[in-house]
Amino acid sequence: MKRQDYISWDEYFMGVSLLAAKRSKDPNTQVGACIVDSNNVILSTGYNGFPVGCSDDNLPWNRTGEDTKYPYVVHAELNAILNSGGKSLRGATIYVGLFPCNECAKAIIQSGIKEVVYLNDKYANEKSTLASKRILGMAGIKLRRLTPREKNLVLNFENELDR
Ligand SMILES: O=c1[nH]c(=O)n([C@H]2C[C@H](O)[C@@H](COP(=O)(O)O)O2)cc1CO
Ligand SMILES: [Zn+2]
Repeated sequence: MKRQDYISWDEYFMGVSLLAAKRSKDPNTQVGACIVDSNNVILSTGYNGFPVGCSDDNLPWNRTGEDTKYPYVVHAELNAILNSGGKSLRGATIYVGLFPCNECAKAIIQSGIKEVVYLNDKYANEKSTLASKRILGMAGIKLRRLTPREKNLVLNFENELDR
């Protein structure tokens, strides 16, 4: 009989997005994204970080004050779209830890992505999130908040070692 405790597609792709987020250097919010086609093939991934060639050590990670991260950081969703290397994203689904902002929503719509699956909506009351929901709704993009069956998905490297 086949294994019964395998993970669902939703858990797999959101898991990949959460794993990508582990690469983020942002001390406050780590976001990951995973773009998948209608055949459940991963097309691209991304996480929030500074542009290529712009050192994590020479730009600020501050949220407030004179010099903040906000003008410099590339959002996870945009990075995933840009990382897709020219592949068509028409009809694809994007899995993201955090609900996309309005700037990412514009890129999502223009790239032809048709569904956004997310976990966290902690900035639901921000103008950027309200604007995002407005245009995503107008563009007919499906929005789905994932309620995972399992709270934890553990990756155990040690179990894979030959001993
Ligand atoms: O959709 C998003 N995708 C995304 O990658 N981000 C990134 C930008 C910042 O690095 C971080 C948000 O930082 P903070 O929560 O400290 O304001 O998350 C932020 C949003 C906003 O919703
Ligand atoms: Zn964004």
